[in-house]
Amino acid sequence: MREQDSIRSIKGIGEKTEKLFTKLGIVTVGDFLRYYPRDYDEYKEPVSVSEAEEGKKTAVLGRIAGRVGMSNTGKRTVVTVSLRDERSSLQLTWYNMPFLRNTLRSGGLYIFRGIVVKKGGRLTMEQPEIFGREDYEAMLHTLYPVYSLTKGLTNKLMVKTMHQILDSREITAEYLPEEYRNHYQLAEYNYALSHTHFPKDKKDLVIGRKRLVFDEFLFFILSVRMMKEKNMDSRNAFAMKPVWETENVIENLPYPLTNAQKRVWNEIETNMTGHTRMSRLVQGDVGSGKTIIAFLSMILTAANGYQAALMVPTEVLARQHYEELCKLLEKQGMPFEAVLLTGSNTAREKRERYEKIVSGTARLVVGTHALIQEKVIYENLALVITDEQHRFGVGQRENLSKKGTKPHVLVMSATPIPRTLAIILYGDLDISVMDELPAKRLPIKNCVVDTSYRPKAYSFIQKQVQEGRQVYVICPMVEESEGLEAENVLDYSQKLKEALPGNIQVAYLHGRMKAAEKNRIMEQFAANEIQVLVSTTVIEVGVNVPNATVMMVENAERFGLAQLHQLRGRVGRGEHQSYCIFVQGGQDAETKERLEILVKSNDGFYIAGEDLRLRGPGDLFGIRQSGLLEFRLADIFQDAEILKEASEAAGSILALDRDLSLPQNARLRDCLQSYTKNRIETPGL
Ligand SMILES: Nc1ncnc2c1ncn2[C@@H]1O[C@H](COP(=O)(O)OP(=O)(O)OP(=O)(O)O)[C@@H](O)[C@H]1O
Repeated sequence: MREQDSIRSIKGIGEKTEKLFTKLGIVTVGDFLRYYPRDYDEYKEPVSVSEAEEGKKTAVLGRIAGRVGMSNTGKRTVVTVSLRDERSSLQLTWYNMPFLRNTLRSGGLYIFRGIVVKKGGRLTMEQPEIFGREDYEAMLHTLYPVYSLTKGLTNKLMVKTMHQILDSREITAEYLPEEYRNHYQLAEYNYALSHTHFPKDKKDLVIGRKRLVFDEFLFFILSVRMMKEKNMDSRNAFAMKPVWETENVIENLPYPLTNAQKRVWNEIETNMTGHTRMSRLVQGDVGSGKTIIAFLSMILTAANGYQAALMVPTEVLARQHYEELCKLLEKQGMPFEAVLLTGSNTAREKRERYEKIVSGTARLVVGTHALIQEKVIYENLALVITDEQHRFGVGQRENLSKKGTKPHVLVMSATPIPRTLAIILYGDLDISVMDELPAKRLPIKNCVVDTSYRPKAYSFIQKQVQEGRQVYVICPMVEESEGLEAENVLDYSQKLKEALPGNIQVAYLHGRMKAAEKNRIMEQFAANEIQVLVSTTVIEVGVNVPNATVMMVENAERFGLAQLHQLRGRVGRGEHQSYCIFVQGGQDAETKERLEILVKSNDGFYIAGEDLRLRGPGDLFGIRQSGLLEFRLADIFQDAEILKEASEAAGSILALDRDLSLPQNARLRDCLQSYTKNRIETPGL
């Protein structure tokens, strides 16, 4: 079995399962191998019945008290037993497993493993796993991988398939020169891969994972630096003059620019009208007002007779920016035409718009990946803006740049990366920082609560909607998934519809919906035809509906703080007081402490740093900060040290061999090429 083989070549994978895997972004054997666990299940020492804590996955050692009960409720058979010790009792329930009645012995001693929840005032476990003492001992302290799933797939199947592949695949030849492996104490690649999926213990996982994280960083940095090398020619091929149009826009905005916006705009204008081509990153916290800076740069370009393109990661965002830009142009009576290019344009629309782009009629182009398709030919593309660049691979960025004679490049990012790391990650770009929020904003009011607060939250939501405002509710999952006790968008929106009065429109949004459907929902939300939007984190990036004032995040513990900060940034964008309700699934005190950081601060850089400090860099089981950049395993905050090492390694590899043409780097060059080519987007959450 080779990496490029289709997953159909794996024994037992038929058409139906193939489709399910495709939903997760897995098409080839190689994709499967790089589908890393989202978490690891640790088999810990069992506790006694009275030590079992609510909200936690626990193994409980106990003797079955009384008889093994079985009943039929509706279509289900329910098997129940009780465990008891001197101080407390625990009820266990299994659905549709009638055979358990004959397997479990009254008075027998077992270990039951599951999540302890309170139901009707009693502590219970539903569908716990059952072990004899010896069997459990064999599992003790091992780590069992847990993969993200989709409906129809089980973790067991993922594990079985992963074992199958690891056992029968062609071994990958090592591509990292040995001296680097020794110097940075990196495991051999194949060892790292299998031990990241199936580690013996935590220490083993740290070793395996380090190598894979190192590789991810190394490839990324190498591709960035080699691209920079290729683009060495930094002459400004599109010298521009400052224009009155941008001055006019600034004067007529309904608000004054912040000092940070003024400074950054000045840096951009000086750069674009100067002698050197612009390659710049604008880093600004959520809501700091990056969009208007992007628009000003586009207008400067258009007024100088050139074309500008703005590429964003989602269709929803593309449409939003396009509409905002058109409004601005119209209000100022500017004669420049803008077009929108997205995947869901009809063939006719595409043809017409391509025509406008090639003829130069359209000077402003906004869109998604559709912007870089081969058929799009620009007349004189002088500026390329990628919004939230972390969603794009370097390769894609390069593709877009190729569409013009070395256009100016502007990258917008709301990711709070410390400067030292930003320099490594965006080595090919100058950095402008927008470290100020518009002055008139009312600070968002935040709270961290547990699920018992929901009824209060719902009536608060109802009140806000009655006052004319709108609400986001975020759930971590799209649909119900085996073994995951987390809220999902589909069921939750149903639940909310029932809890809120019928005149409040509730809808849902997630990354697996068709683009046209997503657009429709977002447009209705922007027009306040929908008041409550239940969504996954697809809403995280850039969405701007200033009338939305409540952000409620379910299972907040499942998100990184930086990501929660991004989500919070979706509210507090207008004149109204905004609120953020972080709902914690369990009652874990440590989690609460971590979430409380968000209540204390509204500064993205501070939050990311504190999160790291609290979790400690050794915490491999924590949540990734967010899907920052396009790394699968690596987390730039948690793995900052490895990032620095990879940067140093990339520096010394390129110092000796700047285009990787030496024989000892041949494997590395091949791998790098396929890395840049095959980069797939993280499948929609
Ligand atoms: N100087 C300003 N004063 C007041 N409001 C502003 C200012 N600049 C921008 N805004 C408004 O603030 C809101 C957020 O701006 P924008 O969408 O550009 O944020 P952003 O930096 O792109 O944030 P995000 O990364 O969260 O998308 C918009 O409604 C915008 O009109």
